[in-house]
Amino acid sequence: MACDGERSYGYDDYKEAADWLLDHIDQKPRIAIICGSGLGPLANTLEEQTVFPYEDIPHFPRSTVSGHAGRLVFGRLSGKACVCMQGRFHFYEGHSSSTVTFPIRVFFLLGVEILIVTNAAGGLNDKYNVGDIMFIKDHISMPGLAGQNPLRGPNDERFGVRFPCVSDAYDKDLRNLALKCAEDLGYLDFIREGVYCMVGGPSYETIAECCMLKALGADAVGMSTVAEVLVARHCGLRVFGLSLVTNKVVVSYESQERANHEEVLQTSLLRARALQELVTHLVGRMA
Ligand SMILES: O=P(O)(O)O[C@@H]1C[C@H](O)[C@@H](CO)O1
Ligand code: HPA
Repeated sequence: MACDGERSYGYDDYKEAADWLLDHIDQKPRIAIICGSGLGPLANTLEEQTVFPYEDIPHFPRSTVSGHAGRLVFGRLSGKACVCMQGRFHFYEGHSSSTVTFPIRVFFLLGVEILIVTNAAGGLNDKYNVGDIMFIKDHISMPGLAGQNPLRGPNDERFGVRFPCVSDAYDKDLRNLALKCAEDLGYLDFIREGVYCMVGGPSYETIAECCMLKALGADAVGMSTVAEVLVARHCGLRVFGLSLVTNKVVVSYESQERANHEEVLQTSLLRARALQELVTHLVGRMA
């Protein structure tokens, strides 16, 4: 697929995609779930499914990464109308941040109010273990700090204000509810709360970069999520985010460990069940 690094969208594109979907679904979702690498099986558990390959939806981008299917799945999770993205778009694929976040504005126009976003991430925090689930309490955006903010460019007031505040990007009430769910499920041993750092990828970080990210206060590092969260907050969606720690980053020149995508996918599969249970409970307990 050609690199679309410059691609941007206008209101009519989002609206056409949303209207097309509204014509094809029975019930509007209130909750959208973005399934990170290997976490796609969650979408398969939805009841009363209606599935749309991305290529069937007007203006929808295409997914190019292994472990990401490329379908929107509408249906019921714990009785609630949801839409799942089975496969997301990453900046490192060559997509513009406008493409990466295209689905979020479509969800907003569908009437979605809550975004649940998941990802695979490398653990920076010394106390984290592979397989831990980190509830995201805040983020650091390396691309954003360097000027690659998805809200850069003309602001469309129909979505939100020019200068959105993001000190409350990750909803505290949703996080507390998720903690209760984790407690009920007996998961507290592997639940963490921390700061996600987004890097551009696709190369994994050097040892010096990992040491720098740790020093900056990041607990986990990945290549997604932040752009989607910023665009979601801009248009007023409440956000709950979690990272599955799929590997420990390398911070020593003596280490023989090497980050690789196969390990990321394998660990995702190991924890897929627990993640599904957690998100299913969380959705069930949302008001
Ligand atoms: O969509 P996510 O963020 O889960 O994708 C994973 C994590 C990194 O972004 C990338 C490389 O492992 O795949
Ligand atoms: O170590 C990592 N670095 C960046 N992204 C990642 N996604 C999973 N693991 C990693």
